[in-house]
Formats: sequence, C-alpha cells, structure tokens
Amino acid sequence: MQAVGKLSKYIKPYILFAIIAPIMMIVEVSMDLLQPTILQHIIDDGIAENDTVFILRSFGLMIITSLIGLIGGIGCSIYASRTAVNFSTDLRHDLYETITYFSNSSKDKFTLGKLVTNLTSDIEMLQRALTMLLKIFVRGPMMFIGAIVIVFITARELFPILMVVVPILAFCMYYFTALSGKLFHKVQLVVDVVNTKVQENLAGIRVIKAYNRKNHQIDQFTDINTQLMKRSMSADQIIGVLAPLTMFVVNMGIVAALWMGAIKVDNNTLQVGVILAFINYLMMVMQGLMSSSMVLVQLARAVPSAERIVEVLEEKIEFTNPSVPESHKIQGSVSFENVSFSYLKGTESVLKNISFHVNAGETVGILGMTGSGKSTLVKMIPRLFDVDSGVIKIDGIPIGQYGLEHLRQSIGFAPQKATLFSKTIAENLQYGKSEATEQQILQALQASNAREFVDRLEAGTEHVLTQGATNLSGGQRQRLAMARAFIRKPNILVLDDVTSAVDSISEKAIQQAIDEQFAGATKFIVSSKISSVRHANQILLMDDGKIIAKGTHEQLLKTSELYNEMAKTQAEKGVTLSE
Ligand SMILES: Nc1ncnc2c1ncn2[C@@H]1O[C@H](COP(=O)(O)OP(=O)(O)OP(=O)(O)O)[C@@H](O)[C@H]1O
Repeated sequence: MQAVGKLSKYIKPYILFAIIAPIMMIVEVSMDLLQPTILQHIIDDGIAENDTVFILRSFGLMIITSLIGLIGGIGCSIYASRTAVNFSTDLRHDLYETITYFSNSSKDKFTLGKLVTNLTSDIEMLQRALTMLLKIFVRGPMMFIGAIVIVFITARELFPILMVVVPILAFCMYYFTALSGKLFHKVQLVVDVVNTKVQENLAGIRVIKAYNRKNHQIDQFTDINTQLMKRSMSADQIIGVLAPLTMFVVNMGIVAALWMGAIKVDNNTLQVGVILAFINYLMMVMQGLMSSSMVLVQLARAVPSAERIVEVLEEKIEFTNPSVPESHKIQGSVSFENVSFSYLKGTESVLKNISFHVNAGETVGILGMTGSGKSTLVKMIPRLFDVDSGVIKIDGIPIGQYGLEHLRQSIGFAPQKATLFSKTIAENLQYGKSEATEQQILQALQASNAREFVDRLEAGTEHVLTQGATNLSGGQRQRLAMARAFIRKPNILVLDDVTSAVDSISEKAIQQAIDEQFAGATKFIVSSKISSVRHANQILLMDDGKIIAKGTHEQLLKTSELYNEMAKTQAEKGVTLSE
C-alpha cells in the first residue's frame, strides 16, 4: 500500500478532475436513491388514492431526477477517465525515462520481459483501478449506506430482513475478494514469465530454427501458457461465483420481503408500495456492496503492479553526476590504476588489479582468450559499469569527475554486438552525432568500409533496417556500428572486437582509414586476432581478468609464452600476421 501512496503524486496535477468525478457521482447516486421512494409514493398515494395530478407530478419528478443523474454519471465518467489517462501517461513517461538511465546491472536485474510488463499491463492495471476508484468508490458505499438508511426510515417493518441479508452478503464479498486478490497476484507472476519467454524466443527465432528446437520451444511455451490458463481460470472462476451467489442471497431476501410484506399488508400495517420500494433498495444494497468489492478486487490487483513500478522508479541510478563536473576538452590519455570489478557484488572479480597507461593519440590492443575480461575492461571507460576499487583517469582526472554526457560525448564506442535500430542507415548513424550532415555520414561509412555496400542499396543511406538489422549481414552490421562510432570524431575510440565478422581485406582498409582519420585519437582495439592489434603502441595480453603481459608485438613475441602460442596457432589457421 506504501507504493500506492508514493504514486499518488502523479494524481496531483489532475486533482481538480479527481475531485469533480466523485462529486458528479454523488449527484448520480442521490438521484438513483430517490427513485424507489418516488415510485412508492406513486403507488401508495397516487394510484391507491386515484390522484392523477399527483401521479403526473411524480412522473415529472422521476424524469427530472433521472436526467440529473444521467448528467452526473456522464460527468463522472469523463473526469475519472481524464484523471486516470493523464496519470498513466505521466507515469509511463517517467518509468520509460528511468529505464533509459538504468545502469547495465539494473537492466540485468529487471529482465526485459518484466520491464515490458511494467510499461504495459502494470500501468494499464493502475489506470483501470484509478478509473474505478473515482467512479465507483463513492458510488458503492454511498448506495449501500444510503439504501440502508432509507429503508430504516421508510420501511422499518422490513428492516429485519436487511439485518440478515447484509451480513451474509458482506461475508461473501469479503471472502471472495480476498481470495481473488491472492489468485490475481499469482496470475501476474506467470504473465511476467510468459513475457520474458516470448521476448527471448522471438529474438532468438533464427537460432531456434537452425537448431531444430521449434518443438522444444513450443512445448516449453505451452507449459507456461497452460500454467497461465489454469491460474487465470481459477481467479476468474472465483469472481464468476460471486455474482450468482449474491443474487441468490438477494432473491431469498425478496422472497422473505414478499412473504412478510403480504402478511403485514393483509393486517393493514403496511402499504404495497413500501414492499416494492424495499425490493428496489435491497437490489441497491447488493449493487453497492458488489461495486465496492469490485473496486477492492481491482485495487488488490493494482497494489502489486504499483509495487513493481515503484521498485523500478526507485532503482538507484548508479552513475551519479558530480555536482561540479569537470568540463575541459578531453585530450585522450587514459590510465587504469589497480582497477578491480565484478558484475555481481561479492562474486569473483572479472577484472583484477588492472593497471596501464596510454598517452593521447596512441593505440592499445587488448588481446586474450574468450572470457578473459577484454570487453569488460573497455566498458569501464565510458562508465557503462563503475569500478569496485582502483581508479580510471582520463587526462589525469578520475572519470567520475567528468559529467557523464561530456565523458560519453568524447568517446566513440562500437560494442561487440552491433546493435542497430529499425530506422534508416542515416538515422542509425545520427545516434553517434545527431546533427551529422549527409557528407559526414558518407565519410564515416567510407572509413568503416561500408560505403560500397550502402551505395549498392537502392535507397542508399535512406535504406530502412529491419528490427535487429536482420536485412544486413553480420559484417555489414559491424561496419555500420563502427561508422556510428567514427562519425562523432571522438578523441577516444573504443572498438570491441568489431571486425570479427569482417573479411581480412575490408579489415585492412578499415585499419588504414582509422590510422589516417583518427591519428590524434586514443584507440582501444579489442580482438582475439593478433593481426588486428599487431601495430598497436602497446598490447595488453589478458587472461582470467588480469594483464599477464604488455608491450609491443615484437616485445611480446620475446617475452610472452602465451602470445607466442597464440601467434603460432593463428598462423597455422591462416590468420594473416604479416603485412
Ligand atoms: N553482464 C554480465 N553479467 C555477469 N557476468 C558477465 C557479464 N558480462 C560478462 N560477464 C562475465 O565476465 C567475464 C568476462 O567477460 P568479457 O565479456 O569481458 O570477456 P571477453 O574477454 O570480452 O570475452 P569474448 O572474447 O568472448 O568477448 C566472463 O566470465 C563473463 O561470463
């Protein structure tokens, strides 16, 4: 419930709408409550006394009260919807913004499926709960209490029936509401799993097909789907039982009213109209209780959603900006001083006491076996992760002292996995530099050896990529991702194994372009191929999170056994080591 309180600030800008809605509802319910009493007087005073004028006047009153009730009802719906839709739009915006600023470890913690559920069904759930709250929360209790009070005043002879029926109805509502709340919470947990599974399977559909795992994946999905079906079914059935059960109790109440009423009418101690009005009020008591319980069910379902949303909104943004950020133009000398890092706090470090220094404009090759920590090392430079201990300095200043945007603006980062967006090639490159001109785009494509294949596309740089850029080859994707890093002409260029899918002729052309166009930039080139880093000013050889040797190609050939072994194996496999 605390979470609901925390989200209430999103209602504040629309507080006027949120106040008008229930007021309009009070108008509607008041008019509804008047109707049976007017009816009672039509029967007992108009029809019984043959007073036509009174009957016509009462009909007029009924029409006027109905019209006022109608206006109240419509007004309430409009203002309740306005409040709830605005509330959910603002909340969705903030949630999306928070997720955008998530650190990588936060993204790993909340799975993609869960975040999608937060942005869609959780918010939808809150929106629905708020609409119901504003529309029905007043209606239910007011109708319930109002009907009981009126029966007590105008039909006290039949009041004992209410004293029996109401507690039974209240117990049924309480029991089923509590039970269904628990069941819907379980449903929501399975919805999360379904979303995550769908996301994963669709993203990996090609792998699934290639490995003939379609049936296995379908079976797995069917299992979760069946689980969801069973849980949803039991939750829905519980709610489904409630309506006929309460109707049965009310019908028993009506039978009792007719029976008691008939005896009293026979004894001339009660008028017929009172029985009719009582039956109407009994229905209203049921409706009041029913709608109150529906709101409670909806609220019970919304509370876990609110908790999940608040959990995301309150996730600590690990990368804090310094209050007075360093803003001098970054030249590009980089040093790591005893840097250690682990993805999960308390587990074995992935980087262990890493120390090295590189002058501005130099090239560092980072070489090592798979899983040795190469990508992790370069991800520390634009602060995609923060160090556990030690310090990383750029131009002699700890990177934490730079404004995050300024720091990242100075770095061209091409990650190992070439992530591209379902937009045109030009728009993808503009992620690197939003104001890039056509000329600059073409230059960047030229440097990454992508110009040739882009020119062959009918729409050129306006060619639209599919989701995940599946309409390009792996090497083409890598070249575009590189062009995106090149286009900002950064002072620090990080290329994380970006030529693994590029042929050796293209790789050579790219290396040449980098040497020519980024002569002044500090370059980090991650690779498992010696040929990609052999000309670097220094090569860091990594193994199990440590730098086990560093130096130039020639120095390492003399000093490192592992380097020699790699050179030998790669030469045997035909990986070019020579010019
Ligand atoms: N997001 C993550 N969460 C937890 N562990 C991770 C994460 N990313 C990488 N690791 C682990 O950190 C270690 C180093 O991974 P890293 O990607 O830095 O290696 P690498 O040398 O770049 O490997 P490769 O050459 O295969 O790309 C590995 O043991 C890996 O399992």
